[in-house]
Amino acid sequence: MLVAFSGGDVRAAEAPLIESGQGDALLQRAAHGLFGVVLGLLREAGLTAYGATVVVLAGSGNNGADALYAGERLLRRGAGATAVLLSDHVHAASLEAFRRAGGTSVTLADGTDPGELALHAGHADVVIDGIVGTGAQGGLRGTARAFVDAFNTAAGARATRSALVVACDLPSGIDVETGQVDGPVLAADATVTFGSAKPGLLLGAGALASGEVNVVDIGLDLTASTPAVRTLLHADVAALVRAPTAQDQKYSRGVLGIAAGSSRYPGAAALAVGAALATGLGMVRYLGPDTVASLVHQRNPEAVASNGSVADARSQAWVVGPGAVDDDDQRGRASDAIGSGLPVVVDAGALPEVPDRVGPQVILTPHAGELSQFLTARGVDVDRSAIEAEPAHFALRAAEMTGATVLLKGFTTVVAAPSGTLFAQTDASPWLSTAGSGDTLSGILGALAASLAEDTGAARRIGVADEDIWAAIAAAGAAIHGRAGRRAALRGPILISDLPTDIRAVMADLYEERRLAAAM
Ligand SMILES: NC(=O)C1=CN([C@@H]2O[C@H](COP(=O)(O)OP(=O)(O)OC[C@H]3O[C@@H](n4cnc5c(N)ncnc54)[C@H](O)[C@@H]3O)[C@@H](O)[C@H]2O)[C@@H](O)CC1
Ligand SMILES: [K+]
Repeated sequence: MLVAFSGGDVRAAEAPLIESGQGDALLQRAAHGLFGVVLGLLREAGLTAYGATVVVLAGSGNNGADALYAGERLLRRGAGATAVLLSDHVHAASLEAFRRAGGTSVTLADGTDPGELALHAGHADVVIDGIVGTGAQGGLRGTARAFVDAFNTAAGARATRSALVVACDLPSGIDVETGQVDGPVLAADATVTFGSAKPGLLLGAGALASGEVNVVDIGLDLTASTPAVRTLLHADVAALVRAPTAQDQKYSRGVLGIAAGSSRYPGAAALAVGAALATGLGMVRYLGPDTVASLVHQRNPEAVASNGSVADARSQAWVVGPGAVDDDDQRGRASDAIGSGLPVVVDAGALPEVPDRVGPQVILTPHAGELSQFLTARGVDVDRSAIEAEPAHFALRAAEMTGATVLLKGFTTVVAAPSGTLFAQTDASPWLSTAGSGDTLSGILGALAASLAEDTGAARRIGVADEDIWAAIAAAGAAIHGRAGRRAALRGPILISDLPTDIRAVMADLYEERRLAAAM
């Protein structure tokens, strides 16, 4: 699991070490970790340090010092390195070490056109961003801002530029706590972060700007602090999902009830049912209009369908709401399922049925517009764009207000538990933003909830508190959905009705990962 502590907590953990005279040792450990990741990236690009061209961007703080010491190590391995100093007061000892190793430096004075330097940096093999780290205050200013603007213009977008950008601790320009970007940002191919990840690397625009996140252990003790954000990795999702055993039968593997679809939106039901079956469970019981049931059956004859009530359809978990619009029977089923005490995934049309207080086993899956309506109906007047700017804040707010687990959809999906625990998953492909995508996410979440509903060891397997298991399940569902989307996108624009093929492949990968972990 990728665990992020707030910048303040990381700095507090550094403080006693710095006071006891270990400040320089910390910088050296950070620099060494950064150097190691750069070496690996060069190797992946078919290069070696020997002969590589490196540009170090150094601001006035310790972030610049880390980058310069990493540059010193690359110089000693035969790289050619130039430092662009974005302040008159760069950390003296690291700059001295960089120069002694053969590095050259140039100071970008305030008011000088950075265009030529930016062009030079754009042609380097590697650019190390040591402009600002956890000491950043607000959006980039002064020469830092001018340089990043010029670099983005000269080098082009991340996907098209030739230089590899490696962020030291965090990409300069993002807010360390929220990931919000105010002004230019130097988007990285990889970020090497020290002590632990920071929330801004996992949330919103910051997650997009961070590339692959590598955490370097520099010996900080963070055991007294509470993680601010967590991200489930492949191995965590593999440890969580439940594989059938020889003792299982269809009822013990999990039965999921799905009250989705309506005569207006019949397809949503078929998509949710298909995705649930592909995720793997004992049985899906579909409840809804006969015409919709027959569509479900055309695609998935294994689903058991009726137009009866929630009470008569024994299940371990429920999905309610996808495509369930203007249909009083579906509304009633949603309300009954939410009131049943069983885990229930509440999407779209069923969100208005959520009472004031529920338990964490009720998983709400709004997008920003739906969360805005949901919160406004509860007296919190907030529009869609405000939620998009601060998704973690508003997801937590909704979870704390209602007691539900709240999964807020977006490129980064955030999941808030009513306990305050927060997950962020950035597994998705932008190709997934297409009609019907949310219906398949509901199906995946429902299948996980049904198959894990009675698994008392699930929370322990991935190291979360029992009370946060529903949030972890929701985060795992988002991860599976996102990975399936990425896989599907390799074949071109995604047809959501095809997604079950990719969901099954992702589940197969997860079970293989689990088998390998068990064999170790
Ligand atoms: N404290 C330590 O001993 C350690 C620090 N480490 C590194 O040090 C970093 C933190 O160092 P600092 O506290 O010195 O702070 P930073 O290096 O993050 O930056 C602070 C400096 O940047 C300037 N600045 C702040 N906001 C700016 C903005 N918006 N635009 C332009 N310039 C801005 C300020 O003038 C300030 O001097 C971490 O991110 C990490 O890279 C690590 O090496 C681990 C050990
Ligand atoms: K940085």
